[in-house]
Amino acid sequence: MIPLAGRPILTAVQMWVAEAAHGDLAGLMEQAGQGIATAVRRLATGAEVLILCGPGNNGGDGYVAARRLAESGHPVRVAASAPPATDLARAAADRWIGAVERLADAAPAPILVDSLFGTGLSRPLADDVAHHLHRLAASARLLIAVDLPSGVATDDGSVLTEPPAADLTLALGHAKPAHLLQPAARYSRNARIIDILAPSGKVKGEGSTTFVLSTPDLPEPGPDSHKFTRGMVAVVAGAMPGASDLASLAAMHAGAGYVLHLGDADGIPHALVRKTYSDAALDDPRIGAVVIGPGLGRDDTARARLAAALASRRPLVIDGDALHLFDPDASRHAPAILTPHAGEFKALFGHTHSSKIDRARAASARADAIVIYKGPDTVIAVPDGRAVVAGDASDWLSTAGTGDVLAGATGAMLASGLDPFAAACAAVWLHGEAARLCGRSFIADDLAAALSRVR
Ligand SMILES: NC(=O)C1=CN([C@@H]2O[C@H](COP(=O)(O)OP(=O)(O)OC[C@H]3O[C@@H](n4cnc5c(N)ncnc54)[C@H](O)[C@@H]3O)[C@@H](O)[C@H]2O)[C@H](O)CC1
Ligand SMILES: [K+]
Repeated sequence: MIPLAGRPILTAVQMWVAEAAHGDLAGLMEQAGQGIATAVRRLATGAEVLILCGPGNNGGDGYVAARRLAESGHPVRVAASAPPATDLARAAADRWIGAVERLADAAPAPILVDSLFGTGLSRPLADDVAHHLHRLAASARLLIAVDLPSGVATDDGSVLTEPPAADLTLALGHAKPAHLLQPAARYSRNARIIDILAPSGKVKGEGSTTFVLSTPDLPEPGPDSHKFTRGMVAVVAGAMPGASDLASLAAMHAGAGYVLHLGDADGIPHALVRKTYSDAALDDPRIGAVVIGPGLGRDDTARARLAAALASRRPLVIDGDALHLFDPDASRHAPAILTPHAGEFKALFGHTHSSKIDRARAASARADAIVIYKGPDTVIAVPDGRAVVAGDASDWLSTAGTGDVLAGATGAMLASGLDPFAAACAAVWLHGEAARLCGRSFIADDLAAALSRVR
């Protein structure tokens, strides 16, 4: 079982292409079933397993897993929602020599394996199937979903029928968008990959341009470092100074060598260099990133400061209020990272019915900027089509100021010398890890300070 971090994310069609390229579909199903059986046996510690099999190849995986468990002497029963309907599933079901119970008649077992539907789900579950899935899950000690929890849509993270939340999700071959995108992702807790494609040596990343966020390589100071080699960040303040203060604090705690706060000249902490705002201050060639937007306001002063930041030709992090004043179709002279949450994203780019990954990608191409589309499932997209998805964010990040902290951390990473895409990914990772360190009911100030501990 492999953690998702750093792994490619494939859609249902991309998985289908990868399977076809592999060629030996029955072999893949056998490997999938064997992998499921191994994981289930390890977790079941001898307890009885009930495997729910659907009509497609997800069900086929379940029949193989049942056979493998039985062969190893593990107590296992099978219940089916419908007879097998594909050649592969039929062949797998034929080799299961035990009884097949009707889903409606099945008695609970402590370990429940959901092998009803995977990437082929095309409509909501029938009411009785959903009812019995929930009934059996309610009595189980452990629910393991095969590939995906039955009821979620593979590609866009939508939920067709609410499944019971799995304790472990065994993603076959590769991660799918539904393992990371909300609302689907909340039902596939603890997703792990069973690597059925790579061992053949025939198929590897399948050409995917979408990956799960992984631990970044962060630049470390050396004996020759000084404050400007660590990166200089200018934070432009505005109508609400608290937000830009948070961004400045975050930039410092994320590792910037010098943070210049352009707002009022007085305030703490002492390590923060505060100067009264002037357009000319942005022309300092040592500035590696300008952060603009947190607390900027949306008045004429704010508009003028954004225009000056854009004219400065410094790399930009554009957040908060600045996103409301920003024209995504205007040309720019320097790289920019936009950090919209859902509301800001919609105001800037409108809404289409494609997945959050595809919407972030399209927005990035349109604005010719890196887009960090924030949320419980943050997507980072670059104009060249690559995207990275960060799943599993702490729900406690839903508090005021956490976005300002991300903007500051992004400024620090951008000024540190990382390329802009790596900087955006590093900032999202730092922010997520800081939230994990903070635990529960933290405030944005704690989050900014925790960035130091993550580093
Ligand atoms: N990725 C791989 O390399 C491998 C994946 N495997 C497994 O195969 C499934 C995908 O199989 P598929 O047959 O395409 O789809 P499903 O089993 O998810 O189900 C499709 C099946 O069900 C019908 N259907 C769709 N929605 C509903 C519904 N709401 N109610 C009733 N019936 C429905 C549809 O018409 C089909 O007949 C993948 O997830 C993996 O688990 C391979 O086993 C190994 C290689
Ligand atoms: K399933």
